[in-house]
Amino acid sequence: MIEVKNLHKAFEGEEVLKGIDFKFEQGKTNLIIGQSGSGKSVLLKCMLGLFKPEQGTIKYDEKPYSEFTVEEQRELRKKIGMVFQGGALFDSMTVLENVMFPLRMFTKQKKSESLERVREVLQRVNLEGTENKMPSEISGGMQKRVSIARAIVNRPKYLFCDEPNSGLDPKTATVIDNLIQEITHENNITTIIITHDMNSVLEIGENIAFLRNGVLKWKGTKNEIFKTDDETVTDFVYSSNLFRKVRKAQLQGL
Ligand SMILES: Nc1ncnc2c1ncn2[C@@H]1O[C@H](COP(=O)(O)OP(=O)(O)OP(=O)(O)O)[C@@H](O)[C@H]1O
Repeated sequence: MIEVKNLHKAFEGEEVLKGIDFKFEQGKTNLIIGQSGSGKSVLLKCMLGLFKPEQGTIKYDEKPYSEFTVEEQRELRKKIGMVFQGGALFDSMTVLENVMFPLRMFTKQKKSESLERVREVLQRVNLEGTENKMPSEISGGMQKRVSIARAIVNRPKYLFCDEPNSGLDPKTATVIDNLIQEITHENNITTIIITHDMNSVLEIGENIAFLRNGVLKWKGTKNEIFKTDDETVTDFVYSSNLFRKVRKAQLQGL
């Protein structure tokens, strides 16, 4: 679990996080949603240790980050898997080399052991047989799956995903969502996903933080978000035609 309490972050005197309180639960898909500029990425970067908040605490499994020694910070970094927006694969490396990368960086395990683990995770994301392909030779959805394999190869406790669906067609996006959710449950990972995609909210929104102008305006589950009357939330949720229709049908008791 990652717990943030009263988190404040400012840039040049301008506050972009204004006292966020939230528990990102273990074994669940925790979604951060909200309009552009609401502070989602800044919150994620604070949790990644890339930004230092001015006020507040971030606890990783009960332990405040401010109490971590430099060595413990390094250890924490090894426990975090990251799925970047766009995949961020190394173009000049094969699929196998991409997935192997964190093991080479963070572990001293033998090459044979690493290879076995890489094959295991590639199988988990249904990419057997692609080991020697270059990223440019596989589809966008497959690239995202390589990116997920790379993020989980070192058995992370925490998985951070920055818009893992961006650039994918709706069907492939759902496959990626479900894969992330299954992996979260199987391995009891604390998974945090930034998304703009309401389909993702509907599909895997087990624990949702809705940000607006740096404030946590609402929290709850995918079932609750479609019942709330909070106008700032409904404005966001029902900004797409599809979801406006869902809302209308709900109100009519259909
Ligand atoms: N390094 C930085 N220096 C100064 N201001 C920043 C920095 N990073 C973010 N900001 C500001 O913080 C605010 C929140 O930005 P953030 O990137 O967290 O929004 P977001 O909700 O992730 O938006 P999007 O959905 O467009 O990615 C914005 O006003 C942004 O300009």
